[in-house]
Amino acid sequence: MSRAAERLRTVIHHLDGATATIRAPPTSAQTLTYSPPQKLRYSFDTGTLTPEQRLFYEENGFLLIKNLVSETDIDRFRKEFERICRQEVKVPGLIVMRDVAIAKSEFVPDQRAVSKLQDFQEDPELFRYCALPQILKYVECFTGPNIMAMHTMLINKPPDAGKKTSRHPMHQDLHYFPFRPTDRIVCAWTAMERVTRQNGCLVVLPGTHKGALQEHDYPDWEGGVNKMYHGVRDYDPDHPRLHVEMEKGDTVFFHPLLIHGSGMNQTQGFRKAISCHYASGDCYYIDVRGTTQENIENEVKELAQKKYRMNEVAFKDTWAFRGRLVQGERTSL
Ligand SMILES: CCCCCCCCCCCCCCCCC(=O)SCCNC(=O)CCNC(=O)[C@H](O)C(C)(C)COP(=O)(O)OP(=O)(O)OC[C@H]1O[C@@H](n2cnc3c(N)ncnc32)[C@H](O)[C@@H]1OP(=O)(O)O
Ligand SMILES: Nc1ncnc2c1ncn2[C@@H]1O[C@H](COP(=O)(O)OP(=O)(O)OP(=O)(O)O)[C@@H](O)[C@H]1O
Ligand SMILES: O=C(O)CCC(=O)C(=O)O
Ligand SMILES: [Fe+2]
Ligand SMILES: [Mg+2]
Repeated sequence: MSRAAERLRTVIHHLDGATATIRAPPTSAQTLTYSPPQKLRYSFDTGTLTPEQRLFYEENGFLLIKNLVSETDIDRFRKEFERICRQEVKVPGLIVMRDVAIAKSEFVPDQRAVSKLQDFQEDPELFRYCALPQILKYVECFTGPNIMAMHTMLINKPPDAGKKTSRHPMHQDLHYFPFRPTDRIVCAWTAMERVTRQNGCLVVLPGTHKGALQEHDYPDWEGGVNKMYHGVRDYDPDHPRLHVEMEKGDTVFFHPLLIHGSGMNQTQGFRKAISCHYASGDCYYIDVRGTTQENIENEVKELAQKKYRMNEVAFKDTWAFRGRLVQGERTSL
């Protein structure tokens, strides 16, 4: 056990459950290593996370759990994805995105190449992912017991078509969310196969979850950018970057302010991952007018108008009708 974790274990006896306040261990006058009272603000002690894991998330804003989803389940998700691609099933509300390089190309290599499915909450087979007990057990550490699945995705990152459009710019997922509090939101992202730097694994800037929500916009990329792929305008290019390489079934949980993205897929395979954004059912909606989120609000409302013919729909309602309860009570969202 690391020294920091040992210290945490010592002080965890002083943990005030309701506010998750950790008091520093009693210090004698001689000791020079006095540290002020600490708060673990990002997670709850449900008995699932070890002190090391709680500290890791606190410091870094993400937590990788190896081998959390079985091969059998992942193979079933893959089969369902392929059935959807072949249009053997029609899923209400599903958003199918093709890579912009393919969508705008005159020489369409594969008409059907799907790079992302979103909003699969009405597909019982894919939605099983969001309710897997071993996932929810971890999600609860961040959201608390009332859990809403707010956003679902299956990402099929295509081999780059040569314009680097398979990249996902560095961003904070909170940019898309008109609900709070921030710390009661978490993303689960499961690798459906080995993901590496080569095929465009997640890239994270550890610790950035402690900062504020940044202004996001389309990056100035020569080869084009996919619809709604906003990026953080000026993040510190010297901030340490981490490529999160994962095996099939490994799952990373991350905070919605963590700056992350993914690189080009330089292989010939389609790199697959499945993910869900969860929030506490006790979260509340906010009005993003006059904030940096106004640009995405406008794009989403425009899409809702086209897709659902919902005129003058409120941004928060586009979230309220897609969110699904997966544990506990829907008290607010
Ligand atoms: C109730 C409404 C709900 C809406 C919710 C929207 C999602 C909210 C995001 C939440 C994310 C939370 C977590 C963070 C995640 C970060 C992200 O992933 S951001 C989201 C990724 N982006 C999207 O999902 C975009 C949403 N999708 C679309 O808007 C459409 O699928 C579409 C990309 C516009 C394609 O629509 P479709 O009708 O299928 O396309 P076409 O008819 O073929 O083309 C129409 C038009 O659009 C151009 N186009 C096609 N694909 C793309 C693309 N990938 N990027 C840019 N442009 C594209 C195409 O060329 C056509 O253009 P033209 O000029 O009219 O010819
Ligand atoms: N219509 C589709 N649109 C997007 N992706 C698809 C579609 N159909 C299949 N896929 C996925 O895209 C990838 C490439 O499709 P393809 O059918 O060549 O793969 P495969 O034969 O299953 O895999 P491999 O060629 O690696 O053995 C596969 O991983 C598959 O899951
Ligand atoms: O799978 C990826 O490439 C990252 C996707 C992502 O960060 C997102 O969609 O919010
Ligand atoms: Fe993201
Ligand atoms: Mg093949």
